[in-house]
Amino acid sequence: TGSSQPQRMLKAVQKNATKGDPQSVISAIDHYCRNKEWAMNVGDDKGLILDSVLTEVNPSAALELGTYCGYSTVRIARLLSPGSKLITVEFNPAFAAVARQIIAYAGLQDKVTLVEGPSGDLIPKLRERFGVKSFDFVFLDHWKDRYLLDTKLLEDCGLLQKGTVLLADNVICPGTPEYLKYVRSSPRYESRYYKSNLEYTKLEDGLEKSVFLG
Ligand SMILES: O=C(NCc1cccc(CNc2ccc3[nH]ncc3c2)c1)c1cc(-c2ccc(F)cc2)cc(O)c1O
Ligand SMILES: [Mg+2]
Repeated sequence: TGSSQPQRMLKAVQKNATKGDPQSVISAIDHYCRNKEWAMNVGDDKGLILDSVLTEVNPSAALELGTYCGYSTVRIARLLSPGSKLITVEFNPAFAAVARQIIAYAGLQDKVTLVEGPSGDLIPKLRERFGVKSFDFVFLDHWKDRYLLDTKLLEDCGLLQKGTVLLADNVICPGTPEYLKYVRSSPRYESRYYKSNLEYTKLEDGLEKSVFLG
């Protein structure tokens, strides 16, 4: 049996990036996925929007749903202030195994806690397990039919506070219609769409930024 695509992505990082240099890890993955094998990383176009929203929020407690190979995990963790933490949730053990190595290669393992399992089971346990009071920032990039369920779960668990920013990937492609309808119609959110491209393509996709109003 040959290698998996995530394993080939890890090899590309180990070959082309500099250990401890997050930007070189990001560039190595983008170069590989644009020129060799497409992969479902948030990518460099949407990544610039992620960077700017993150810099604006400057979260002390961030949550990512859907680690995949850790590309957006590295993008987020590299911009966190000292002492700030990112919890990232991944259901697929093979993805999690590669992500741990990519996050460590970037030298960001002290800022990141990768938790394996389904978001629906883990979200209610985040407070007791990691002492999280609430999140300032949530990046949604897991199964698209879980975005709405998990947003409501985060609300019900009291893990969102006034001003928490939710940033959702793929609201156009593959699309998250129920989630969009909810955050755009609910009086509890102030929502805005950032038009961009599906990673490594010319197709439209975008990020939805929704501020929880409490
Ligand atoms: O589907 C997507 N990503 C989610 C995903 C997908 C597969 C496996 C996992 C396993 N990870 C996982 C699962 C459940 C979980 N629960 N809690 C944590 C957690 C973690 C996650 C996606 C697709 C496309 C895309 C594909 C094809 C195309 F033509 C256009 C666009 C582009 C993207 O940027 C995408 O993000
Ligand atoms: Mg995505």
